[in-house]
Amino acid sequence: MSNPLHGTGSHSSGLDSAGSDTAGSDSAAANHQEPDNQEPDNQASNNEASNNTALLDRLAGGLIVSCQASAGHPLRDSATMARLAAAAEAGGAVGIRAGGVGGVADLRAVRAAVTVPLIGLIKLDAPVSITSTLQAVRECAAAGADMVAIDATARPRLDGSSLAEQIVLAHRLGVLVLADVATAAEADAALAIGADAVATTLSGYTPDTAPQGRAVPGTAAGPDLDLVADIRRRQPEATLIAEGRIGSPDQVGAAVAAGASAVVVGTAITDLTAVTARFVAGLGVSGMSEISQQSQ
Ligand SMILES: CC(=O)N[C@H](C=O)[C@@H](O)[C@H](O)[C@H](O)COP(=O)(O)O
Repeated sequence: MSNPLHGTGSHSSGLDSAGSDTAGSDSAAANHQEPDNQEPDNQASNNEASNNTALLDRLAGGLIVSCQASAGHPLRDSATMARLAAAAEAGGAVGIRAGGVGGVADLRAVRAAVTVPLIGLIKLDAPVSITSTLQAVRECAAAGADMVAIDATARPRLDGSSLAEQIVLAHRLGVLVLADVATAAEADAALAIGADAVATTLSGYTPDTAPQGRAVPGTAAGPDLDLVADIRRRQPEATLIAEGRIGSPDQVGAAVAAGASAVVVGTAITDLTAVTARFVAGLGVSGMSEISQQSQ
């Protein structure tokens, strides 16, 4: 099934084809004041640690809904993403993942629409797409994300920065880091340099892990629960988020059973085009089975 709403497609930093959707992201970042790079005192450091723990606790055991739409999708505008997010919160989501190609405009709209923690990302026009520059980290923080999702695969980034530098910057800006990984080794590496949580987001979307070596959003069959279990075995204490191609409540439960601390679902909830296509496909299947039952 194609996945236009949550695809990795080609998009520029915080600017999708709608243009106005992300207007102002640069100025938002420019206006943002970064704190001095000083050692925090012990009290401040303790407060920060307990805030971080509180945020991770709010996500623990819950469902996080990804509200994103790619350029050209019928739902592609920031106000729509905000309504999807509010609807998801009303349904029991403990967090929202948003931004993507809608960038800062989506993040601001969603931030204003929900009270649950916001995991922000900005998709850049590059193979390493998810918040893979220092500027994108700044923009997510300035737009109100509580946690920033960052591509944590071992691939070069557009601005030449490292994941470690991005983590340091995010923490200076007061946001946690969710490392989006494709392998257990990447999860180990990201946690070792200070990522606050890891997600299996990129399994199936990197040259090493994609079927036939190609990253084609939405085309791999199902969630990579083996990866969830593998990371959990290696990282018993980590906040581990299962994400990617989770398509049913049963699969949510299976992800938790495999060791996930929380589960992200996007396409299966918020991509009405993909959801409709699944039901349309069901017409053919049930039609066939009814016909075959009648003929027996
Ligand atoms: C690979 C990539 O770029 N994933 C993106 C990350 O934010 C989104 O396109 C996904 O929709 C999201 O990860 C949720 O996954 P799913 O839509 O399969 O439930």
